[in-house]
Amino acid sequence: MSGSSADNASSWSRLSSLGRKDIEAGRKPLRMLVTGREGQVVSALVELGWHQEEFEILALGRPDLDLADTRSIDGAITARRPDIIVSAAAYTAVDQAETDKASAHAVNSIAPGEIGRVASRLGIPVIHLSTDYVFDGTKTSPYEETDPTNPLGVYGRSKLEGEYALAAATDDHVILRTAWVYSPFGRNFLKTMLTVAATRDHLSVVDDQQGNPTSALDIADAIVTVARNLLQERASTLRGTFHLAGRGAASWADFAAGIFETSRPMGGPSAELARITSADYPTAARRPANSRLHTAKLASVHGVTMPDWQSSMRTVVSRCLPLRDNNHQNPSKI
Ligand SMILES: NC(=O)C1=CN([C@@H]2O[C@H](COP(=O)(O)OP(=O)(O)OC[C@H]3O[C@@H](n4cnc5c(N)ncnc54)[C@H](OP(=O)(O)O)[C@@H]3O)[C@@H](O)[C@H]2O)C=CC1
Ligand SMILES: Cc1cn([C@H]2C[C@H](O)[C@@H](COP(=O)(O)OP(=O)(O)O[C@H]3O[C@@H](C)C(=O)[C@@H](O)[C@H]3O)O2)c(=O)[nH]c1=O
Ligand SMILES: [Mg+2]
Repeated sequence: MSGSSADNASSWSRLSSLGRKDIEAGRKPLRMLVTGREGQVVSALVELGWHQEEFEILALGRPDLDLADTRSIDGAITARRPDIIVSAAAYTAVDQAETDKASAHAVNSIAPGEIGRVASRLGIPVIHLSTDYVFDGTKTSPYEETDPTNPLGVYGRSKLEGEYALAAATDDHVILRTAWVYSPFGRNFLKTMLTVAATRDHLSVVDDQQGNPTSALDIADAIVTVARNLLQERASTLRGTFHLAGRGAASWADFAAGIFETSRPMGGPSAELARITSADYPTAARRPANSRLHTAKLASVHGVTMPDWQSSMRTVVSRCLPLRDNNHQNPSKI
């Protein structure tokens, strides 16, 4: 697909045939511009766009919109003038960010400020995705929105700076801090577990980091609800920072165990799990021991409640099976 294909108006209608019907009936769907092309959250929103008529989704990524290039951000948004922007793209390689600070900073810290400036000039609300990794993990209960931040690594720090930059540029924003995102799309822990288990009988996974596995499919539903609220009401109480995460906590080892328990009876890959400590699994970036998020504010203000992580995980595992050819090396095991 040529990069300029997203540059014409047909990109909007191609993503939502139902939206076209609305246009013909004189009811125009609301136009949601989402940053990124192949990412998990953007893909989930594009898929959702196929099944509802309220929003028409435009996924806009490189080269049409390059977050590392502030001029391209201004040009891309100004040319399309959407009703709402979802800032879903980011530099998400947590370990790589430790040695690629400049890229993480450009994409995660600078770009959200530029998106906010352009959106403010055009009067467009922004929903921005951020992360549980803004916290250091020393709290022993779930983190609330007002808790002090203290990122342990470059990725978390760069995302926190992005929150500040967006908030400084526009009041008309919602920052959704989410966590441990998985989906049938892109790269994520769930797909890694299935892929590795297709070729290995034993797997070691850390058991001393607690968080909330969150399905990008559920995030997309939540974003649509928040977008609807922002476009209906200007109230400042609807704006600000909110935590959005799957219900229930898990360690990465618990998450892996759940994935294998679901996959095995479906005839999918599974492996024997060794529960290890972070010290036994050295990584470039430190990760919080506890990054569970308290989500009551989003429920009370926006009416968003999330399913428990186990039920959403089962949906995603079943969608990932059988593994695609390029996802496994040993087809006889699945
Ligand atoms: N993944 C996770 O576990 C978590 C993610 N988050 C946050 O949620 C949001 C969505 O994450 P997720 O969907 O998982 O992300 P992914 O890693 O799946 O996708 C990242 C997206 O960012 C795009 N992107 C990266 N660099 C640029 C750039 N320079 N210009 C334009 N687009 C770029 C990628 O583009 P392309 O499509 O071209 O590859 C891709 O679409 C992010 O803000 C992330 O920080 C928060 C908590 C957990
Ligand atoms: C693949 C693998 C990972 N691990 C550990 C490493 C790490 O501590 C943990 C998770 O590893 P991952 O690299 O998949 O996940 P990680 O990159 O830490 O995921 C994070 O991504 C960013 C974008 C976020 O915003 C966070 O919310 C979080 O989802 O599991 C094992 O113990 N065994 C394994 O086989
Ligand atoms: Mg990772």
